[in-house]
Amino acid sequence: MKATLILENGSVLSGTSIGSTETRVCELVFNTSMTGYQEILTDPSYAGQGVVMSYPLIGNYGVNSEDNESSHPWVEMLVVRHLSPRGSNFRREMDLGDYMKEHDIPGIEGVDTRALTKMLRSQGSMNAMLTCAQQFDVGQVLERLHAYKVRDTIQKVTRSAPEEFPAIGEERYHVAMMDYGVKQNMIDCLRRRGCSVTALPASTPAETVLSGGYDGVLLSNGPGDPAENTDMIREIKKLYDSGLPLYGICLGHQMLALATGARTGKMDYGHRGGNHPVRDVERGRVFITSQNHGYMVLADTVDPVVAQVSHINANDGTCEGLRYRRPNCFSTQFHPEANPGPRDMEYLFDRFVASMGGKTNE
Ligand SMILES: NC(=O)CC[C@H](N)C(=O)O
Repeated sequence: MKATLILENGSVLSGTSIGSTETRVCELVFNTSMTGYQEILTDPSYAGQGVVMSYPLIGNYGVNSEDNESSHPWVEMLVVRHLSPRGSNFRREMDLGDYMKEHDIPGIEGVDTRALTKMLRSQGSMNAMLTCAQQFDVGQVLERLHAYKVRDTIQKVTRSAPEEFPAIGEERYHVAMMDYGVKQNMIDCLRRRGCSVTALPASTPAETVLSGGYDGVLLSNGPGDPAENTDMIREIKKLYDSGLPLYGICLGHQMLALATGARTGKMDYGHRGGNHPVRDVERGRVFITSQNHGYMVLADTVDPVVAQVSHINANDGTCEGLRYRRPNCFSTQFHPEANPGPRDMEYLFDRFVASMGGKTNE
């Protein structure tokens, strides 16, 4: 069946429908990872967004029941150049097209996704509609696209009740994971380091967290504009003031910065992929990181009395991490838990675990 992708700048791209045939509107972003489409689809940070995979061959190793980063996919739509009709891998349990149908994710194939990526890179992320309708009024569609904004997504993706995850091996620490849209491997990276983890609904008051006897708090990744979550930012400030070991990742990094007086801004097209170079200012080394974000902390709004920029993106110089002056408190914009992407930054979980033991390991 024919599918059409209409962009906010008036571009109309045709291709073949894959997955569900439902019409959908979302913010369209691009990801440059060559693999990891299942982890991308199930990353809750993509709620409200559609993903263009710039790499042209997607679906070639199928889908399995082990690689989900959350209970189900959140990506609104998937745009690919070529969808493998049959995945080939010893772990394959299903094909990507069937998986998308089962979870009601519409998609389009046959689009030149490298050209589309260049367009989004030069003109910025924009809203888009995917439809299988034969006829539509472009003027009306554009009106709908201009009005669309990713909103209230944390409430959509967070858990409704706390959930316990036991440590793998002997338990050393108990971590409160603020679930703003947490990826499973973030929880598992802690479990593998002897931490039991309690994932808490995003609206959990700081008082409840602080009376829970936790050794530390991890502020998770998540979807949407960080600055909209004023209630959560207020609670994060209380966690910050408590002195409990604190680590913020991606949305958690942004909201912690907002809680301590800095500001965030929207990037033109964001960072999404598995090869983003980041300079660790303290070590003087560059690491290759996994990323998925469209907002950033504005480095010049960070009060040097409160925190210092610890990591900088080597491509565009944006803020990728903060080391707070308050002991045992730091944050990163990139994803040390990878999935998908390189695992070079996993040592940051070691740093967090060491901070719960009252020491920094560097
Ligand atoms: N992965 C994330 O946590 C993303 C954070 C935020 N929604 C952004 O796009 O910048």
